[in-house]
Amino acid sequence: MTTFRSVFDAPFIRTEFDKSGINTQFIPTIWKYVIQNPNCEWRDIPSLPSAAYSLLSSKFKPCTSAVDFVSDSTDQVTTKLLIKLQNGASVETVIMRYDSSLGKYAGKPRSGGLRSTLCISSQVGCKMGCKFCATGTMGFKSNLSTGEIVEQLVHASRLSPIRNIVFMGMGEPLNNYTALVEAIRVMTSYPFQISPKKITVSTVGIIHAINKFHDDLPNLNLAVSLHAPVQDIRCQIMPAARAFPLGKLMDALAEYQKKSGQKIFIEYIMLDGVNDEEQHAHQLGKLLDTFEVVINLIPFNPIGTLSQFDTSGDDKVTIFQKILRNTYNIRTTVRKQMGQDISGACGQLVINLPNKTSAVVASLTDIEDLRP
Ligand SMILES: C[S@@+](CC[C@H](N)C(=O)[O-])C[C@H]1O[C@@H](n2cnc3c(N)ncnc32)[C@H](O)[C@@H]1O
Ligand code: SF4
Repeated sequence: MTTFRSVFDAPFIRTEFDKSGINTQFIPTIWKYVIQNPNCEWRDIPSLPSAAYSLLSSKFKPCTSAVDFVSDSTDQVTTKLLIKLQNGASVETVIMRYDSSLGKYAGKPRSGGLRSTLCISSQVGCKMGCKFCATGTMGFKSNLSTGEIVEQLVHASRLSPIRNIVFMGMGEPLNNYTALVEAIRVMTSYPFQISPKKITVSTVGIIHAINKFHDDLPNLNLAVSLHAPVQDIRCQIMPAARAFPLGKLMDALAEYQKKSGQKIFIEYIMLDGVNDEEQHAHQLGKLLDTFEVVINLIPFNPIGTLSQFDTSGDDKVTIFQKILRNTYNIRTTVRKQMGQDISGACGQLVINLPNKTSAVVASLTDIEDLRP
């Protein structure tokens, strides 16, 4: 069977056009046509040179992935798309609708000034093995290509106008760095033109990638899944912390902030009795004292019987937030939970779940190889 490349695989299509002597300026026009005409055939595109038509027909498909299943949350705010890739694997991508006329996340029927956020996947599975995350239990299956990352935006844009993008779906984006950078370059250029300021990449803390992140993707937002203020607890819940120790991660973040001048978003999952005591809030406040950050406290989303964790009670979350705000003067928000009823919330994305133990053990071995 012939394997086709996605027309959104930017470096590949540019190289192929160059090799065939075709003007690469046609590429954005082709993208625009594909976005507007989901079922198009290459011969439908007006004014396409015949050399471009031959090349596209032999090597490219308008989209290599297809939407397999769509589920809406009961409040209609969240929509989860199950997307089937050409190799038979699947990933999930989640739309969250924000109605600017109401100033809040709101469902489809009141869709006045919609500006939806899209939560994108970067890998099938993940090798980081975080113990609270459903995707982590899958182990690593494969990296998504640039085209497969961009196609999630193409599919979602047909259902809702996307203004914000967060790389908080399945996988560790900085562990698929080259494809990520190319995909973001496509998303921020014509015809997508998503503002880089509206794109956030969330990472477990891959230090060598953070070191070059600002040079490759200026003006983007960086979110770091910190989840613990000390190395011991971080290692307990996030095996990747062994390869990327907290001290070195903080040094990399300091350097990033110095270079970029941008604030950093810190994600902190609230796990009952693990990292949610008052002393942890004080440790976190001191750790971040010299940084400009926004802390987002994330209520733990249950992942069925797969996890040993419980969600922190509301009282504990409130005390934690107050300490960070009042004692350390750090802007601290609590993430609104969305899409739980369709398993579309943070960390709930999982496909073809294998035996939990073997997946996590496999990922631990991989993490050892991640050190730069
Ligand atoms: C699924 S990850 C993907 C991005 C990247 N791999 C990371 O860890 O930052 C996005 C966010 O979801 C959080 N998360 C994972 N499992 C969760 C769960 N069960 N409940 C709430 N948040 C979770 C992660 O810690 C991270 O902050
Ligand atoms: S939280 Fe992020 S890094 Fe950790 S296993 Fe899940 S997707 Fe991977």
